[in-house]
Amino acid sequence: MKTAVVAVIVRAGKVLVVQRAAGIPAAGYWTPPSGKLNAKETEPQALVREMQEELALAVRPLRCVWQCPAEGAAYRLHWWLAAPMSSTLDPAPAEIAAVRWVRPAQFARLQPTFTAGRHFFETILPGLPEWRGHRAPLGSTLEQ
Ligand SMILES: Nc1nc2c([nH]c(=O)n2[C@@H]2O[C@H](COP(=O)(O)OP(=O)(O)OP(=O)(O)O)[C@@H](O)[C@H]2O)c(=O)[nH]1
Repeated sequence: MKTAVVAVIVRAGKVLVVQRAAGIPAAGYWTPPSGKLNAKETEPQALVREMQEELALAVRPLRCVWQCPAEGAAYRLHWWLAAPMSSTLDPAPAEIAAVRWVRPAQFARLQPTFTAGRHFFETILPGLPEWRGHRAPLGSTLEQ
């Protein structure tokens, strides 16, 4: 089955989410940014490329923290923690309508969202040691 990577990018206790642009599948949905692997590409390579293409954001992939099927099950989603390496974003309008840095409780209020995204913020993220350490700002922890 094909794989798409989802980037969990944390800064100062908040996670970067994007709203998918009009004209692409699942338009309007809020989710951490994602992208499909090209042929022969590794997951970290795809993560770096997609964040550059969609957000002009340099990231350092850290580790895969969760896997789940996409809705419709054509893809498997591999969720990766990634450290932001640049401080600015420049979203590609063809793919991204809006960006926001959110805490889990704020993500829960965004609509529409995918089942996988809600599960990630409610159940997976709070259990990650990197996230539990976020009382010291998580961004700085991840960037060390
Ligand atoms: N980002 C994201 N995508 C999800 C979630 N759940 C889910 O079923 N999907 C689906 O999984 C697929 C993710 O692939 P993708 O992000 O590469 O899709 P895309 O259309 O942007 O493709 P591309 O950027 O590689 O061209 C999409 O079809 C999306 O609808 C989720 O929680 N987050």
